[in-house]
Amino acid sequence: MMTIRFDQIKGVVVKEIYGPNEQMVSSLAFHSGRVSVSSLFFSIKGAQEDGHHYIEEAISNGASAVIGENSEQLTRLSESYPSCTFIVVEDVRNAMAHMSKHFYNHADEQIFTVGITGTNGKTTVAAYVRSLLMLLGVPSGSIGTTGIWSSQEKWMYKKSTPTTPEAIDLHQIFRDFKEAGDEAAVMEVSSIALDQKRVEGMLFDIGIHTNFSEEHLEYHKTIDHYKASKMKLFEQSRQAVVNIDDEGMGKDLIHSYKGPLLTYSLIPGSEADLIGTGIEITEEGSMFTIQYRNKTFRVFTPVFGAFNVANVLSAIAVALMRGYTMDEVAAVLPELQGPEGRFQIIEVPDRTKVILDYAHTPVALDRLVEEVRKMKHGRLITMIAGIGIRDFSKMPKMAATIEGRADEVIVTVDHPGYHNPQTIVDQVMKGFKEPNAGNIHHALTRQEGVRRSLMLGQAGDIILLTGGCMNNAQIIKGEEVPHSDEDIIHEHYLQSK
Ligand SMILES: CC(=O)N[C@H]1[C@@H](OP(=O)(O)OP(=O)(O)OC[C@H]2O[C@@H](n3ccc(=O)[nH]c3=O)[C@H](O)[C@@H]2O)O[C@H](CO)[C@@H](O)[C@@H]1O[C@H](C)C(=O)N[C@@H](C)C(=O)N[C@H](CCC(=O)O)C(=O)O
Ligand SMILES: Nc1ncnc2c1ncn2[C@@H]1O[C@H](COP(=O)(O)OP(=O)(O)OP(=O)(O)O)[C@@H](O)[C@H]1O
Repeated sequence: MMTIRFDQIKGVVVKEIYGPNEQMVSSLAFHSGRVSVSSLFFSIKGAQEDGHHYIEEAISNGASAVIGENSEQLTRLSESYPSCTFIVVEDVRNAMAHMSKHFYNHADEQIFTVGITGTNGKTTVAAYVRSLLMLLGVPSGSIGTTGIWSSQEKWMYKKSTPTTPEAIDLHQIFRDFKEAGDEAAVMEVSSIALDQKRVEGMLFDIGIHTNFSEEHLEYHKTIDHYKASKMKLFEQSRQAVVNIDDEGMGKDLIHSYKGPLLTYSLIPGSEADLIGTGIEITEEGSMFTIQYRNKTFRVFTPVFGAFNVANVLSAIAVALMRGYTMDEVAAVLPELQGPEGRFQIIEVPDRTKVILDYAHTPVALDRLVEEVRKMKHGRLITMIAGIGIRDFSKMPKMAATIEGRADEVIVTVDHPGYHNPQTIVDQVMKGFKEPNAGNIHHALTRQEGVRRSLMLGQAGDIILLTGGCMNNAQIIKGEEVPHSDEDIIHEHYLQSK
């Protein structure tokens, strides 16, 4: 419970206020169904619904105050509910972010915050940064697609979004991290979250940019809007870590960013502060040389793929900015832990390897296949998926990216949403020059796709399963249907024993 004087909250610009100036507030909510006694309800005009239509439901569930943008509606309702406070603001999402920060006592300012943006690699970098900080002795939590992890364990939060939580949930998580004794919060910041002002009012200690390519056009509509949304993170970062090799946005950022900056690169002779070269892949991971301030360090870390070496460099930059030396970092790198489902290698019988990887853009798939082909293998069997809830234009590009680079290709569907799975498979198939080739197979569900891929595998093969699920589920007609690739894999190899 907290007493809130609505006209005195930093960052919340009140246009009009009706009813009592202050209220006891027990919780914050943006969904009428999550309102309880004395909640403050934010009515948001969304893509499907207008939250203003749910104000009366929120009040009947106990809301003591409502913040919204529709002055006419709020004025009218204030006459029927005189004990409730109605606050009109210019931008309700902006108000929600600032109010959440206030309600949770600015916990974000009491821990070290690292925000990561980029088309590919956010989840991976978040896991590497959390792991590296922990190995260096900083208890750290992380927030992103693989869930909420405190320094101790994965927390069972009800997620409001796939990747970056809504401001209310986010600030509660910072408060909970703080209470659990964590000193750092490492989080993925999606372009959609930036556009929807979920992190408004925050100042990150470090912002990281991994790379930029076409994605999320179903939301942003234009590539320029997508880019502008991502760039916003760096207006809210005290220091920045940027991939100088990224043609998409890295160069723009380096020119426009005014604060302290560390850049990283995989190109020998690059101008970057940290350069990773001489990558040698072993069965256990990658050995490579880091050049930093005219010194070289040969290091080992258990990650696979050149792009993951780049991701590790970004995590190292964070540790350096936090004051650790390269020698301290190099000493703990052999213990680094990555996220689940990203270049995750599962050893199965007969020297066969199954690799799970959440590559879901043509660029990610291209880099991934290039790296996997460098590993010792018999045949390469690759499953690709069209993601029903994302834009259809990238589906054929996934097919074009894999054609001719795997011995067998299985085309399947991830998260069909409200689409017919056959339409999604057909859309992916458009990208093959020879769609009728004998080594191209289809499966209308991910479950079936994984089974087909495993069945095609023989001793010594690599079976690469790309795409994947969020929250251990497939989104089908608005429902989250439980799904686990790993369960199917274990079942398959148990049965074939
Ligand atoms: C497409 C999109 O931007 N969706 C976001 C948007 O929902 P919306 O515009 O569809 O909302 P709506 O259904 O029209 O409802 C409008 C308002 O009425 C309220 N309402 C609605 C019904 C009701 O009974 N009572 C009620 O109060 C809703 O809570 C909402 O505040 O506004 C909601 C909050 O108000 C967000 O939670 C929601 O994110 C949904 C969960 C989502 O899936 N977002 C995805 C696209 C997303 O954010 N993805 C990114 C990137 C993922 C990646 O890494 O690739 C992420 O950060 O997760
Ligand atoms: N630096 C990188 N450059 C290119 N591809 C990458 C990079 N890092 C990871 N990938 C590829 O992209 C896939 C997705 O990685 P990751 O989950 O870390 O990205 P993400 O940005 O968090 O995506 P999402 O938020 O949608 O999960 C990986 O499985 C890998 O194939």
